[in-house]
Amino acid sequence: MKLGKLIEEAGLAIGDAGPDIGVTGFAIDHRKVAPGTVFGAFQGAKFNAEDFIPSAIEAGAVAIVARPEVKVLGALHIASDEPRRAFANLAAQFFTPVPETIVAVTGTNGKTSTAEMTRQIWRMCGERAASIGTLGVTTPDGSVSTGLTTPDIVTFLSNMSGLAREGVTHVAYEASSHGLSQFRNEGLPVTACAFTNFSRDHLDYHGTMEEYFAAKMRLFDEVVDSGAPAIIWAGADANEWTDRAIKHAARRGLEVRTVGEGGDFLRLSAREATQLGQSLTVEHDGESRTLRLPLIGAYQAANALVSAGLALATGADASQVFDAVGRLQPVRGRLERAVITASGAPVYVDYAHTPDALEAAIIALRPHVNANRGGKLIAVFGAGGDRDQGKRAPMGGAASRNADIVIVTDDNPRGEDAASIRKAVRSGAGGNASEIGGRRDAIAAAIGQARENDIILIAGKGHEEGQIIGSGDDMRVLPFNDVQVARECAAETTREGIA
Ligand SMILES: CC(=O)N[C@H]1[C@@H](OP(=O)(O)OP(=O)(O)OC[C@H]2O[C@@H](n3ccc(=O)[nH]c3=O)[C@H](O)[C@@H]2O)O[C@H](CO)[C@@H](O)[C@@H]1O[C@H](C)C(=O)N[C@@H](C)C(=O)N[C@H](CCC(=O)O)C(=O)O
Ligand SMILES: Nc1ncnc2c1ncn2[C@@H]1O[C@H](COP(=O)(O)OP(=O)(O)OP(=O)(O)O)[C@@H](O)[C@H]1O
Ligand SMILES: N[C@H](CCC[C@H](N)C(=O)O)C(=O)O
Ligand SMILES: [Mg+2]
Repeated sequence: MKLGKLIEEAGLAIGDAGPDIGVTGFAIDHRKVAPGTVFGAFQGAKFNAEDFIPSAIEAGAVAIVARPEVKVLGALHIASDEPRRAFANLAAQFFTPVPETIVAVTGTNGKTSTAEMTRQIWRMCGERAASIGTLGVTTPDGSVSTGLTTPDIVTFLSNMSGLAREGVTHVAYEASSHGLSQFRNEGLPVTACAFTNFSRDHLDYHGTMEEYFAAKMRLFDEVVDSGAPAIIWAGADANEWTDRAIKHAARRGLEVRTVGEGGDFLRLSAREATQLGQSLTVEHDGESRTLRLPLIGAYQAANALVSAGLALATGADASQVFDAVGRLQPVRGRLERAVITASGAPVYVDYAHTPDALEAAIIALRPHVNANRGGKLIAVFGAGGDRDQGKRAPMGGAASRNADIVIVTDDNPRGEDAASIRKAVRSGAGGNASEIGGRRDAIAAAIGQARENDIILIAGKGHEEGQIIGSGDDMRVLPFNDVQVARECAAETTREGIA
């Protein structure tokens, strides 16, 4: 493919575009440059890739996308004040074709679940669908992990065109605030988008709630096609950020469709817990329907309905969509029942790692605790290191207020001292909280003390397969999966009981 044509198609004005230069690929890491590559040289949090431009050119880079003031000798300099954006738009012209229906989901909690449920609904409607997010890339044939929620822009775009080549026509992807602010998912036609909710997270990176919100709003302002439908959760838990998101989307001229108890597109008029899930009464297009969702918890109902909204907004048939909601499969690590202890207490694993999510997860389980018979809700969780420190005490508070027994333990300590993280979490917790450092020991203690009518919630790591300890060259990832550990601890408790 010729560079001149890519530059023209991307609408970049750069004078002499070197029309005859052949392009073989794109890279943002100089170690991945091969002859014919376009290299994006960005200033990052840890490295300034502008330092690697000479090495990239030596390795065969034919063009460098970088700030105007950067010196580029021996390759074409595609200068831009926003090199990440320019690079994304250029690369998007190279990685074609792409699936015809692409939707993006943002929000603080519920992105992975919503992207994954949208994929499931499309699939049950007969489409070849995939999702991209924290769980990796999930296709009709299986799932592959990418390591990050929103992969880097080159991986993202090449995955998209790879999926299209495999015949995938529908993709739902998760737009994290990091991904949005670093232009990691740009340049593609996005036919609809969704906003789940907004609350505290990632202030280590964004600094303030306003900045964090502004990063999310790039989805509405720049990523989604103009005039596209925006599905916004307007449920009982909606807050002032929901109103701001609705106004923001409307200002951009998007077709705002709200979903939830206060929704106009899909109105949730009743929700009742059933033995295996919940029954939802939903008004849509003048019709009232009762759906049986085979998943528990208000938050899962919210994600299922936002997903149904996305499927409807992209042309799926209403009866097929509502039928599919009744057949949704659980999302890995989201209120996943790992095991039932020997004493009869179910153990749930959930990815809650913000104060709001922790509260939502505990509230989801509360109706299933047999309080009449003295049942208690035992929550085991911690907070990740090298992430927003200000969310730790509020997480302790949310757990203490909503659970009966709280055991504060380690999550992924990363480069921080695990005991200090636990201390910060405990500073917000009340008298029902205690502390057990090792995550396996904490899980074992919860399982050991649980009685017949109790429920255990292990929160924070969900589907994760490892525990990250240390950072930089000292970083180690120890194999650790909450579901598996819970099963092992339950089996050990049973054996001890028999012995
Ligand atoms: C803070 C953050 O988001 N960092 C990500 C970002 O880093 P950065 O742009 O600051 O990059 P950097 O490491 O300083 O390097 C700058 C540039 O030099 C290049 N480089 C670097 C070294 C070298 O030898 N050669 C070279 O060319 C890099 O490719 C990069 O383009 O871009 C890198 C390349 O894509 C990512 O690996 C890195 O993710 C780090 C590891 C990370 O932990 N990110 C987390 C916080 C994250 O993004 N999480 C969200 C989830 C949030 C949620 O779900 O709510 C996500 O979307 O996954
Ligand atoms: N709609 C929701 N409202 C409140 N809490 C939710 C909602 N959906 C999910 N959660 C909570 O957040 C956790 C993570 O859910 P999910 O992985 O779908 O969110 P995410 O936005 O993708 O998270 P991340 O930011 O880590 O990528 C769940 O395990 C649950 O505890
Ligand atoms: N996407 C989130 C995941 C947090 C999961 C939790 N286990 C932790 O390590 O903090 C983040 O990178 O902040
Ligand atoms: Mg996610």
